Amino acid sequence: MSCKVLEELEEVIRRRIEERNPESYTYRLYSSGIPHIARKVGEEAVEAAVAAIAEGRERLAEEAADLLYHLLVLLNAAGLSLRDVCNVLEKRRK
Ligand SMILES: N=c1c2ncn([C@@H]3O[C@H](COP(=O)(O)OP(=O)(O)OP(=O)(O)O)[C@@H](O)[C@H]3O)c2ncn1[C@@H]1O[C@H](COP(=O)(O)O)[C@@H](O)[C@H]1O
Repeated sequence: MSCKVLEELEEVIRRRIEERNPESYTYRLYSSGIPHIARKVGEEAVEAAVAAIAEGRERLAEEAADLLYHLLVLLNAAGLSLRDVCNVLEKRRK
């Protein structure tokens, strides 16, 4: 499985965190710690679920993008990468 834009986004996230630029939302989110980032992921997941039920496909795509971005920041903060997730998915493949 490969998704170029996700891999590129993961790289941008990694760079923003390395740069420690306080103007970067990514760096500020990362600095807030895993419990806060995890809460944001939960909120974005709920927003995506609500969009799926009541707001239409376009809103769902936007909320899913927010969710994926926040999930990538959470993975980074936890010392994991998209590759680790892909490895799990590959092992599960039937
Ligand atoms: N893909 C995203 C992305 N998706 C969502 N968001 C931000 O996530 C936030 C979510 O909005 P919310 O209303 O839930 O939260 P908020 O009130 O703004 O912020 P909180 O204080 O609640 O955390 C918004 O500020 C969005 O701008 C993102 N911010 C950054 N990126 C990517 O990350 C890259 C680096 O961004 P910077 O770190 O800002 O340079 C960018 O080039 C983009 O590619």
